[in-house]
Amino acid sequence: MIDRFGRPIEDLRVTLTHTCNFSCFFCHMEGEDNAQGLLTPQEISLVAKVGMEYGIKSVKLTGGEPTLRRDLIEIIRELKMVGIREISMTTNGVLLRSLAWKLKEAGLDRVNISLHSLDKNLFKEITGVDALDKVIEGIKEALKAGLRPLKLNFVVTKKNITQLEKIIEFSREIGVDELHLIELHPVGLGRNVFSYHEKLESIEKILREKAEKVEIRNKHFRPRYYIGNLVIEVIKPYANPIFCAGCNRIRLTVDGKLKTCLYRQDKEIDIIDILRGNYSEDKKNELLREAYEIAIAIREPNFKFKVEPYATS
Ligand SMILES: Nc1nc2c(ncn2[C@@H]2O[C@H](COP(=O)(O)OP(=O)(O)OP(=O)(O)O)[C@@H](O)[C@H]2O)c(=O)[nH]1
Ligand code: SF4
Ligand code: SF4
Repeated sequence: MIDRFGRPIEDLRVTLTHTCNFSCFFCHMEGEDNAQGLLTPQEISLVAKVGMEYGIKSVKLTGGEPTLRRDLIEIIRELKMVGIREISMTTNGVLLRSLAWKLKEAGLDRVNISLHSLDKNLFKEITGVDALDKVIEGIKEALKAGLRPLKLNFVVTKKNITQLEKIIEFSREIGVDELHLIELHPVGLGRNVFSYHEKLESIEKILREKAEKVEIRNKHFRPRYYIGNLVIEVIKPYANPIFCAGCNRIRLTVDGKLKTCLYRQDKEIDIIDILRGNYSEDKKNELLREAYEIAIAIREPNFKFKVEPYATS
């Protein structure tokens, strides 16, 4: 089912927790309020299952740090059981060394792991934790466990731009599949984070020159540069009408709201009373369908192309 702007919903992005063992200075917490309360694995999978009737094929687990959920394995199993085609997770990677194989066994298909520096001190400055070695071990274990394509997330800022070449080299050496270069965006932060903003245009120009092949992805129309055995994807999520035109995702917040856009707290449908209400299974499904239909009806690109009016004289 498509929205008023011709955009299908295909991907459900689920915030599993707001807790994290890192404290990255640019964390956007998926644009959510500091909410309390967690959905159960069964509630999450029910929302995903009804979403499949509207086009949901894949689920992205995110947070906070999703690996801090003790019931993560059960969440993944439940999602697999209702028939979600692809389950992926975005993580800081610090617990992956011990979890990677169990997650794969449960049905997790792939992971995106944040790695914003290969310099120990800078890593600590960015994330608040001295955990570079553990994250690297986590990345290697995830590769061995087959959580692929494995993607590294590098948020480009004035603090870590000097690390970019090293990260590209590292990605090649250990055989990660993709490197995502993400532009900093000013979401949900009270601090003056945007002063670290770094434009990606000059990096993209170099990638364009070096790439053997360039592809535009359906999701957010993100460009992908093929260089040797590595794919480098450039993610410019802020003030980018092209990105929003290709937005195929809907979000489920930590406290049970269907959130239609990362930036919009006014375009959320609270479904917690449906999930927790004393309804029959049929009634619950019917109410969830209504909620999806409203969400799709109110969904709109946050950044749109401006259309100039015709001159009249
Ligand atoms: N504005 C905006 N930014 C997004 C959205 N989805 C992802 N991003 C940005 O993209 C970054 C990377 O997100 P990930 O969770 O690693 O990856 P993904 O977007 O699910 O992409 P794949 O795993 O490659 O399918 C996030 O930290 C955000 O900065 C979105 O719907 N809107
Ligand atoms: S690891 Fe992710 S969720 Fe945790 S603080 Fe950093 S950006 Fe936020
Ligand atoms: S509409 Fe744009 S800003 Fe909103 S979630 Fe989609 S891509 Fe992100």
